[in-house]
Amino acid sequence: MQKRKKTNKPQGPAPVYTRKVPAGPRIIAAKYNISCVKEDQYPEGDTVEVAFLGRSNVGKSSLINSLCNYRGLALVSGQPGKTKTINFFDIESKENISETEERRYNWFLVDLPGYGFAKTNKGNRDLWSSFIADYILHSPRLMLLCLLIDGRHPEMPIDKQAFDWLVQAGVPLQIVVTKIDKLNSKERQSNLAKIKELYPTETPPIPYSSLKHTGRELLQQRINEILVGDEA
Ligand SMILES: Nc1nc2c(ncn2[C@@H]2O[C@H](COP(=O)(O)OP(=O)(O)OP(=O)(O)O)[C@@H](O)[C@H]2O)c(=O)[nH]1
Ligand SMILES: [Mg+2]
Repeated sequence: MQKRKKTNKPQGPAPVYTRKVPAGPRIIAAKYNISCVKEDQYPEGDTVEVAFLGRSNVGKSSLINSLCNYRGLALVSGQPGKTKTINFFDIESKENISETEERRYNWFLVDLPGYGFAKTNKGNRDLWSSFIADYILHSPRLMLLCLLIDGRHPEMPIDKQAFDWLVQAGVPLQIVVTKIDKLNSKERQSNLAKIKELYPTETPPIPYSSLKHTGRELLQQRINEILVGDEA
């Protein structure tokens, strides 16, 4: 009798692999568009904008690179004051509705210069340069401003001053707590509680580590609320 050939074919039903993929649009493309210091330089059109603001060195550019999964998109530096202009990035997010249908969203991600860095303020005591205030107050397409707070320093007076100014201006805010990989769990808990108390917003603060990409899904979902809401 002829022997059956041994095969390596797996027996039984094919395994089902599951990966936790959050529902909703995902960023699929990111590209630098333009750097501006005045209104007539802003890109034209009605594309919605999500901006990132925070103290110099708080980790804005790193967070943008982490969120877009694109190292080198925004320039990162150990020296504070690296970002000096309002930088617009073209972002494309895509959502698969079904096997054949997809939806795409184009939006601008806006990296703002950091505040609280003496060299950029050249001795003037303003919170930030007037062109940053002009942008925040006058861009009709700014749908969400993410205010970044360093997780290690929740009680910096300048951050509180910035927060109060933004609340007064009626800007829709999301607090993002950066560099949380530098905190142990006890510090994380206590600093997050302080931040919640000091910076009350409609949605809770999002703890983030650009090093480990912690918080990326949550922040993406928050931005998706703007994109999908805008489309509806
Ligand atoms: N451990 C750790 N370091 C970080 C994280 N995010 C940023 N950094 C570091 O913090 C420094 C400043 O980061 P940037 O992203 O350039 O900060 P920025 O807010 O854009 O700074 P300016 O443009 O100068 O205002 C760099 O040395 C980064 O490597 C993080 O999540 N974890
Ligand atoms: Mg920067």
